[in-house]
Amino acid sequence: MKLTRSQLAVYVITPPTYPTGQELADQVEQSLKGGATIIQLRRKGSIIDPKDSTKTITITPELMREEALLIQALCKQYNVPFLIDDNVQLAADIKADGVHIGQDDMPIAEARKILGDDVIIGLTANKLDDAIRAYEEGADYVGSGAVFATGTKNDATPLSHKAFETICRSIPIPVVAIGGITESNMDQLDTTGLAGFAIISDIFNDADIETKTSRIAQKANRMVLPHTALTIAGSDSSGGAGIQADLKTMMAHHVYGMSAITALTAQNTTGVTSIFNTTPQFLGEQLDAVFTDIRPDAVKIGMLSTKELIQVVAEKLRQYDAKPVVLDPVMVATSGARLIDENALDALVNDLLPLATVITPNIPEAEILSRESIKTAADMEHAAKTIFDTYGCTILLKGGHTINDANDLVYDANGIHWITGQRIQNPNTHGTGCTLSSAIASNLAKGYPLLESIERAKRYISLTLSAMLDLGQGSGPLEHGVKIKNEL
Ligand SMILES: Cc1ncc(COP(=O)(O)OP(=O)(O)O)c(N)n1
Ligand SMILES: Cc1ncsc1CCOP(=O)(O)O
Ligand SMILES: [Mg+2]
Repeated sequence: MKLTRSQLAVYVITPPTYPTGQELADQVEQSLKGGATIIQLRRKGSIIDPKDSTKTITITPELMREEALLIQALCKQYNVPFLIDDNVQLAADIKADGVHIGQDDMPIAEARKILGDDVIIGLTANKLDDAIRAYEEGADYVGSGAVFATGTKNDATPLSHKAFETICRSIPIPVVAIGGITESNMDQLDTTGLAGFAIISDIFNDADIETKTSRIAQKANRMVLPHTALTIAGSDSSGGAGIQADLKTMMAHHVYGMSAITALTAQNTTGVTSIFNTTPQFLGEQLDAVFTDIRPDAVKIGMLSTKELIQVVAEKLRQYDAKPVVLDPVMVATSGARLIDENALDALVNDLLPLATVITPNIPEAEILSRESIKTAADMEHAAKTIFDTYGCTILLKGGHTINDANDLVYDANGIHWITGQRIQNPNTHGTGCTLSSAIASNLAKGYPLLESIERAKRYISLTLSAMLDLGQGSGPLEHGVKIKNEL
């Protein structure tokens, strides 16, 4: 299971004071009913015997395993990830969704070797250097604290509000706050950029765990950062493509959209009459303004018609380590007209493609990138493989009318996946490519895996086409607002 940012919002960790697996499971289930979004089983050698607080019960490996299996089953029932603190081997043995490890526990690389790529690994990091290393070494999230005084972990390092915020703002993986968090102090962490609240005592000391969790969940879900996406593209004065389509699409996905405009176009549903490129410097300034304030969870790139504009985008994406990146390599218009010159193509291929998570060429664009002619579905598969082998990014090769109707091809490290679509008889398709790529970016921003992001984006396109909006005298725009009315 791969982690999505929103799954960290209400991070419930088991308390050290209950006698049997059954009672623990009851308590955990109440927190799940209240809205816990992730559960961690944390055991420290012994627990206080609730019947006699001067005594302790030793946590044997058998007892730990028994409890883990019980809570794992519950988490499955509620479709919530189940993590184990410290004990990587137990997590591997029972196939838990993940582990949380501390700086003095097992190194991430060793844990990854035991657990594999699909298992969530969280790491405690209270120093910026440690947090950056956690990200570089492949942690899926970081836990930082104690952000407030806590009696639950005596050796917890106190972490100032400023230091916590700096960690949140400096790494692209989510950061969870821990330590002394209560329903009444959690507001103080608002705007730090945190992804979630990890809580033990404020939840489990309450007589009504379910209601307590639900009040905390309400606050947490409001406070954790909304998902954000950035489009780097050209403006379409008619509103159906480019920046305008991208922002509408992001909004329809409940993703906060931002833009860096590469060009102004005078166009409508019948064609483009004029293009006015922004300067590379101004494009760079827009990107600085965005990245130094609201970090996008995903980036979509559209029209970039000069080598200099492409280079500045590549430089800024590298500078800010922006990812994931959906690149719509706008090179050939629907009419067949080539939109970028040889110099720009070189820059696109050499500077930008290596930074892309996924590219979304149409068939003429894939022909240029692969230097192969594409006439059949088999040609599509071959060209996609060539592009993947050459540039290393996932390819979504859009089928087009002549070859495969509404079926698109994804080629990634696992090879070929055909994504079948339903052909919708609607001649109004202006902005479909822009809309598809920004829908993929929106889904990625929300944390969906790439293939699922593509599938969801295709379903969104089908809905926008099915709405049969009919505006303008040419190929009209899509009904971007449908997603608001129809859940995918
Ligand atoms: C979400 C989360 N963050 C931090 C911790 C602390 O882990 P660690 O530093 O390994 O300390 P122990 O929990 O093992 O005492 C955590 N468990 N969860
Ligand atoms: C495990 C851990 N790591 C840092 S503080 C802490 C304890 C959190 O418990 P509480 O929510 O009761 O303060
Ligand atoms: Mg630990």
